[in-house]
Amino acid sequence: MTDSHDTPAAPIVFIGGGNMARSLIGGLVARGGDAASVRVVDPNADSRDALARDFGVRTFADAAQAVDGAATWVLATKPQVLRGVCESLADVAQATQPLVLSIAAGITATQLDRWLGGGVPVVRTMPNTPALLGAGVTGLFANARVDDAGRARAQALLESAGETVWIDDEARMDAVTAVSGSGPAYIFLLAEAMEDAAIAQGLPAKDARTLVLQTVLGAARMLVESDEAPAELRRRVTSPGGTTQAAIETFEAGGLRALVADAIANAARRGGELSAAND
Ligand SMILES: NC(=O)C1=CN([C@@H]2O[C@H](COP(=O)(O)OP(=O)(O)OC[C@H]3O[C@@H](n4cnc5c(N)ncnc54)[C@H](O)[C@@H]3O)[C@@H](O)[C@H]2O)C=CC1
Ligand SMILES: O=C(O)[C@@H]1CCC=N1
Repeated sequence: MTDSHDTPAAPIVFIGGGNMARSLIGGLVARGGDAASVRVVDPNADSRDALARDFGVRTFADAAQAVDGAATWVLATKPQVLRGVCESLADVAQATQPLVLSIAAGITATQLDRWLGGGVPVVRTMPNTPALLGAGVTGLFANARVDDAGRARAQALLESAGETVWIDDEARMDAVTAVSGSGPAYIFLLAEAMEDAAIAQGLPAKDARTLVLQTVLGAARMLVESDEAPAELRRRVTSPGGTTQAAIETFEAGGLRALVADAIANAARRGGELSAAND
C-alpha cells in the first residue's frame, strides 16, 4: 500500500502481533507502506520488540491506547481470545466506528459485529503467510455496513500481501481458510515428505533440500506463469511407462485425491467449530 507524499497515512492498528500479523506487516512495509502509521498491540514484550526492530512499527501493550485515533483495526489474535478482545474495545468501536478487519479463522462477521456492540463495518479476511513476500492470497467478505470506501481500504491493505478474492457468501470463508489460509502448510508437508524420501534414497541432506526446494519453486512458477492447467503440466512430465508414471500411479492407488479432499473438508469443518466454540 503506498501513501500520499505529504500527509501521514491514517493509522492502522494490528491487535495481535503474532505469525500472521508479522507476515502482513512485513509485506506492507516491504511494498512501500508507511511503517510509522502501523501500530501493533501485543501482550508479549518479545513480540513487540521484534516487530518494532524488524519493521519500525509502533508497538503497544495497551489496546485502548493503540486504537486511539485509528480508523482501521486488524484483529489478528487467535480465535480463542477474540471475543474478549472485541468486548473490551466495544465502547471505543461504538464511539469511533472504525473499519474492522479480522484475519481469524472461523469467527464470523456477525459474531465480531455483535461482540463490538453492533452496527460496525466488518471485513472478515483470510490471508496466508506468503504475504510476507507479497506472494499471498486473501479472501475477503464484507458485512452490509461496509461501504465502497471501506472495501477499497480493505482491498488496498490486503493487496500489499498479494492477490485478493472477494467472497459474496460468508459461508464459503471456511472453505477459503481450508484451501489457501492453511494451504501453505500442505505444500510444506509435501516438501518435508519429499526431502525425507530423497534422504531415504541415499541423497545427502543438503542436496535433498536443494533438489526439493528448487522443484517446488520451479513447479509453482510454471503453475503461475504458464497458461496451462495443472493437469496438463503434469501430463508433460509423465512419459508413458516412465518414472513419473510409476510415482503417480502410487499416489493414485494410495488415494491422494480423496485424502486431499478429506483434509480440506476437515479444515473447513474446523472453521465452523472454532466459531461455535468461541461464541
Ligand atoms: N498463521 C497463519 O498462517 C494464519 C493465521 N490466521 C489467523 O491469524 C490469527 C493469528 O494467528 P497466528 O498469527 O498464527 O497466531 P500467533 O499465536 O502467532 O499470534 C497471536 C498473537 O496474539 C497475541 N495476543 C494474545 N492475546 C492478545 C490480546 N488480548 N491482545 C492482543 N494480542 C494478543 C499473542 O501474544 C500472539 O503474539 C488467528 O486468528 C488465525 O486464525 C489467518 C491466516 C493464516
Ligand atoms: O491453522 C489455523 O487455524 C490458521 C488459519 C489458517 C492458517 N492458520
